[in-house]
Amino acid sequence: MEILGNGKNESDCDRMKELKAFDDTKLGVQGLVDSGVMNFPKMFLRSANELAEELNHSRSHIRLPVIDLNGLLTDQRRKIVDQIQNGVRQFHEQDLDERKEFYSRGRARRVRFNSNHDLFQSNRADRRDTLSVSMLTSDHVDPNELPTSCRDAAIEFINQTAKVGDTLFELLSEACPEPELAMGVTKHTDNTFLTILAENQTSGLQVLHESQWVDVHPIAGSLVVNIGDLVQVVSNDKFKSNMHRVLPRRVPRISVICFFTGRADPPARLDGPIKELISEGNPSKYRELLVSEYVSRFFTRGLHEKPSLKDYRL
Ligand SMILES: O=C(O)CCC(=O)C(=O)O
Ligand SMILES: [Fe+2]
Repeated sequence: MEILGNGKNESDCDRMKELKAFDDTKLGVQGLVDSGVMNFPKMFLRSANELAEELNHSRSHIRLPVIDLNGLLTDQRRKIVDQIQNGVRQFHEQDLDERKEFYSRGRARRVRFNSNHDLFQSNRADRRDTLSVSMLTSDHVDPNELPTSCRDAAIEFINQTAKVGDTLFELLSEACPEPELAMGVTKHTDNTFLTILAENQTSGLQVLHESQWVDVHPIAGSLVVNIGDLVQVVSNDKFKSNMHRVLPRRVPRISVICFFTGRADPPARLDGPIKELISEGNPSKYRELLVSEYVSRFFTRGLHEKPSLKDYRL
């Protein structure tokens, strides 16, 4: 392999060119699909090591816990989930100009579209595109900031999911006193308190359980809830954040996700686990942590090396 004068080798430079060309299209993975490519560029391919790791995890038939909400606002819930799924699909599949307009890697834009937030930091790009709405600096979203294709549906979804989140925090804090502290695709855990997602009928999401990847089977109109790292900290490991990943699929997977991290300003500080859970027999396992720092470290690293709770363990 030829080593170039700047310490980078030829394949590093080719890869950088490939990444840059992809980023410059501002159309994400869907843009590649639309262009009719038969073979995805090298930047998306899993390494031999990654593929070998796959063999170490046997597939499991364990079923995940499901709370059956049938009968509880069923029609309304299905409608809200269907509307946001359709809106997001339209944004990703039809609105070329809107996608370009919203394309941004900077975190300054509250509403932004991109593919792989860690494109230039990760070893390999994931096959996914993301439209995100950041609520870190304000609880209020101005509808005009949102793409027209999913504007109304997104407002409804955000409002309703916030209510589901509040209910879940209440349920968790029955086991975890001091509720005021309970604020809110490479394998990873979420750097949130809770994550709530509405997926379409395309499977692919898996959680790691006792070294086995367990499929999360999509259920129409349902919501998937992940416990995030921050609940693991405040609960002193009583609730563990779950390792998960998404396998690539031939048909598009649409996942509308609300990450509950709370507000970044003023900066929320977690003084480690909540006091009532700590005793001589069960000492604190974590030191204090600034939520905004934890969240922003996530954005400045590749997902494969996201900040880990290990950095905060006592
Ligand atoms: O596609 C999904 O449903 C999950 C994505 C995910 O885990 C994440 O964005 O944190
Ligand atoms: Fe996740």
